[in-house]
Amino acid sequence: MNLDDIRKGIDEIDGKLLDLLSDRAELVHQVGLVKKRDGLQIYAPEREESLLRRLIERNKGRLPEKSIRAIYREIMSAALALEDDLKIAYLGPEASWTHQAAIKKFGHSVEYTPLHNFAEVFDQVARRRADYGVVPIENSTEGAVSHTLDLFVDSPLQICAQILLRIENCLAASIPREQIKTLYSHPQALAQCRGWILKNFPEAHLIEVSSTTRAAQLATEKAEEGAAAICSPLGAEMHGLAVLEESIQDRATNTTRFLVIGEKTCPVTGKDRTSLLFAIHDRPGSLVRALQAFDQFHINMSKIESRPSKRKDWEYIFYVDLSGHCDDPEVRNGIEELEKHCSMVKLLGSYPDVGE
Ligand SMILES: O=C(O)C(=O)C[C@]1(C(=O)O)C=C[C@@H](O)C=C1
Repeated sequence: MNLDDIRKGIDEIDGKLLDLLSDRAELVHQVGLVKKRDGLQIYAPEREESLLRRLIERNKGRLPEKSIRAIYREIMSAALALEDDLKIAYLGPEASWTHQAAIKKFGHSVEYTPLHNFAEVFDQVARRRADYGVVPIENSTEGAVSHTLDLFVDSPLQICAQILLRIENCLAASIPREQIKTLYSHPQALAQCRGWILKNFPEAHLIEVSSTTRAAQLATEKAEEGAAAICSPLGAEMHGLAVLEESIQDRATNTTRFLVIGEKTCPVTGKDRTSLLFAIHDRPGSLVRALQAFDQFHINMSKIESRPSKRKDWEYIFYVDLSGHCDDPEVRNGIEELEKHCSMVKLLGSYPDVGE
């Protein structure tokens, strides 16, 4: 077959695909009407996950899993926009890693609102000015994002999904490498690249700013003073900077976990994770007894963080992640047992335990 013939074949398939996508959009429109009538959530992470898992299992063609996920991410993004004008609030500015995580989850067809801080994201979702919010919760190199943990204590919002995003910081500037005197970046990105900075720019003046995108902007504005940024390749592109070195973080597998917060949590998918907060009585053995509740019901605890309660000095709140869904009998029993040993237990939600 020559090129023209092959392309004719592709045109024919594209025509059929578009007709099928239009038929799908018709059904999606009906789903939207039913959901609005019954007061159901438009975004259904459990349905998205089961649909993706089924398609990946069925796939016998040449397309890798990554491509299937990307294609369907955009098909379902178009569906979300058709069903409702879905608004996603995220910790901005544009092109930040949180923005990129939000796009990874919700695609390009929905509306995004960049906000200035974590509290604003929680607040806008709680006031229903945005349908969902996206915030970082932890980084595999630098650990917990304590602002996010603290905001859950008083928030009525629930976690409905998680997003894992590989973070690859770059050195970006509009000046040659030898002229760099100052490095701008977000404190987390500076910490992730600490070893690289010490080796490559031991004399540089390090300046912490509110985001890596802001760092890219400053590298453009202050180029004559020898400024460069440690930022995302997208942030560099947005501000017309050249990428002088890619992937400069100290660990190759530097990943950040983000959470999607909304009014409701997610139903069972069969491979879930549950997050909760608890506070213990100030007595010997309280923490051990609280944690034994998980052991007793064979629940795997994948994470624990402690944070000051902010109500009383030297009183702590523990943030825990468990394998399983809060509607699974063993997790439910484990939480009931935990409650016996705690002064407060707050369930933050259960959501699909998806990887990168
Ligand atoms: O099945 C639904 O609940 C839909 O809204 C449809 C659909 C889809 O395109 O398949 C779209 C968005 C949801 O998050 C999940 C699935």
